[in-house]
Amino acid sequence: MIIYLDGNYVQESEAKVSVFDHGLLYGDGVFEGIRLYDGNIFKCKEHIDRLYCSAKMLMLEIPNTKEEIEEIIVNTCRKNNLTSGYIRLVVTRGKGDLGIDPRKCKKATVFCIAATINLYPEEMYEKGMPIITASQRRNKATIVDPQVKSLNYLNNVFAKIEAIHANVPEALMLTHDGIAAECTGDNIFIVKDNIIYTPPVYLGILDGITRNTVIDFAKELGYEIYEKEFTQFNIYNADECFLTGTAAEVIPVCSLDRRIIADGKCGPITKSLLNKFKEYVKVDGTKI
Ligand SMILES: Cc1ncc(COP(=O)(O)O)c(CNc2cccc(C(=O)O)c2)c1O
Repeated sequence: MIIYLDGNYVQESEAKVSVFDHGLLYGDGVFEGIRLYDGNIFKCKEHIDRLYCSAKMLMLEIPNTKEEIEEIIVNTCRKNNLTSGYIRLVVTRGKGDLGIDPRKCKKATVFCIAATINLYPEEMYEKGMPIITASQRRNKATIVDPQVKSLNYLNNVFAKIEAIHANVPEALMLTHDGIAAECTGDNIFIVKDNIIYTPPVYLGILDGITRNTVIDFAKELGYEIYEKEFTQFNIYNADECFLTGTAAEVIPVCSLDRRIIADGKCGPITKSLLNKFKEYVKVDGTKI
């Protein structure tokens, strides 16, 4: 596998970062996860924009223009002869000393991985995914804002460990006030009486690119959709529930905390949004 690392394309075995890199030592960095569909880097510009927004919060200067980053992504895919898969783009604070002071890191580390992706089983898109509510609450916006796609994913990892212990693929995290926020790697939507709801970003969630794409699709399909707070009660009693994310795409949820949602199958609105999403992913993006 060919990796882009700090201006060079190197073999995976040569792709090494310093043990003094603050991305490793302190999680001081940002990243993006991007999908490649049949030669189309889906929403590439939107992912790059979000990377820069995340970096701005960290006051982390990315040593490339957005255009250069796009070229790096394209070239990394080409050099790996990849037409479909998953791209991981990472920018860390860079090599420093053992102190936390970001000023000691003179230049950010930038690397890009283009690889195949492990997907959820196809049957899960029909039968739905069982999830649980994690005891781990989502970070408040005042405590490492979840809008920053940072290398600080322990909040998500703790919730993922709870999902593993419960033998389910995903876990929902609530806000400190007990309002539904998002899952460890996906945004959440519910449908009730043909109206779609999804938590507002200000609650403290990642401003998901798939989320925003699906919101646009819902409007185009003529559905009523609101960014509105809801609780576990609303999810348990929803007509449909689904998750959105780069890896998950649009995936139905069949149960939360062992409460079967409606008939426990993929609902018609979820299905229509998934079908539209599948058509669209090869269209909108950057062609390699
Ligand atoms: C906390 C969180 N919330 C929502 C999403 C969905 O956002 P996008 O629609 O922009 O992807 C994410 C992103 N989640 C994500 C991204 C890439 C890979 C994987 C994986 O599970 O391997 C997960 C995420 O990490």
